[in-house]
Amino acid sequence: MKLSSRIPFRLALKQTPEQRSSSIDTYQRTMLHSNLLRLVARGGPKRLMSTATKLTTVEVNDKTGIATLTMNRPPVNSQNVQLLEDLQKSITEIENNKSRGLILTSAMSNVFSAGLDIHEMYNTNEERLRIVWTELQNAWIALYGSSLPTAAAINGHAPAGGCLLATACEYRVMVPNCRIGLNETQLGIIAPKWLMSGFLNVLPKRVAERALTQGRMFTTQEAFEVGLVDEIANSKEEALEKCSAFIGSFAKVNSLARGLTKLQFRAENIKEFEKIREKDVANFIALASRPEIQKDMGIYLENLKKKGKK
Ligand SMILES: CCCCCCCCC/C=C/C(=O)SCCNC(=O)CCNC(=O)[C@H](O)C(C)(C)COP(=O)(O)OP(=O)(O)OC[C@H]1O[C@@H](n2cnc3c(N)ncnc32)[C@H](O)[C@@H]1OP(=O)(O)O
Repeated sequence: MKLSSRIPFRLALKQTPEQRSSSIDTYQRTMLHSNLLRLVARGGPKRLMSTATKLTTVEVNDKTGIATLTMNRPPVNSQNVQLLEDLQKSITEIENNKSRGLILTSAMSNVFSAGLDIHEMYNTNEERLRIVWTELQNAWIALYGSSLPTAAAINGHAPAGGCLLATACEYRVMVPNCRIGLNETQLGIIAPKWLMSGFLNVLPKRVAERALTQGRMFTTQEAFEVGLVDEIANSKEEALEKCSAFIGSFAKVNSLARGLTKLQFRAENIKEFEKIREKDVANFIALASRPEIQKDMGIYLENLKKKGKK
């Protein structure tokens, strides 16, 4: 839902029924009614924040104070530089606005995020690769290192970078019949250690090692059984509600103590990451520039396109 279609709705609510029926046509009334139902289902009106982003939106629930950060880059929320930068801006904005928590979700109906945009890594130059990888690092650390309570409402598939964002959060709720995982080895690439940290935070080491070496994509049910997701929800709305309930569970906890405790748990991973981040960019450029990796990426993209046309 875009800003433009929300604000008139909020203003329209202040009018009398007569004023409303004279000022809006039937189509608009139908839209407003479904918006109202959606708002009621999500537990109260939401305020869209004045974010200067193109590919993300931030809505704050006036009642709960929880911000929902929505990725909106059709068709699959693949992470290009713009989306990665917008994610960072939105996270900063949510932190500065003293929201009570952050829920990350997607505007797509069946994909949370398809991971890095492979087009950004294919047939490009070193400088672009540097920017792509640096922005992925920045987006990850902004989310992983946030002291706010964070949750992911995973309303679709979440491979690779999608799983990275979801596991950077503290809690995950996923809809049925989707897949999540770090499939890098299936693409012939090696996920660096920082990229595995969230995964390793939530899975027993043995399960994580096997999944990473296999490049395994878990179904929703399998992810729930191993603890990669915390709950299953039947719809995006239900997933958002469950994420809100998780964030609400901290209502009576001192937020400074909570945030610092969280960061103590993550400090070691963050410190390790800060030590190697420059080297990690160089490693990525070297790896992604290799002719055989470029060739594999080209084939992978072709196969994705062919699959889409079937
Ligand atoms: C030390 C340092 C070491 C460095 C080590 C390096 C580590 C690198 C870490 C890499 C991290 C990554 O995230 S790499 C990215 C990995 N991601 C993936 O493997 C996901 C691939 N995508 C999918 O599986 C599917 O698209 C899925 C997400 C399930 C959605 O399926 P759908 O049927 O709904 O949609 P599709 O028809 O497949 O896709 C719709 C269109 O989007 C495109 N598309 C899909 N995923 C895309 C993607 N990731 N990038 C670009 N484009 C993508 C398709 O080609 C289609 O294009 P058109 O046909 O033109 O419309």
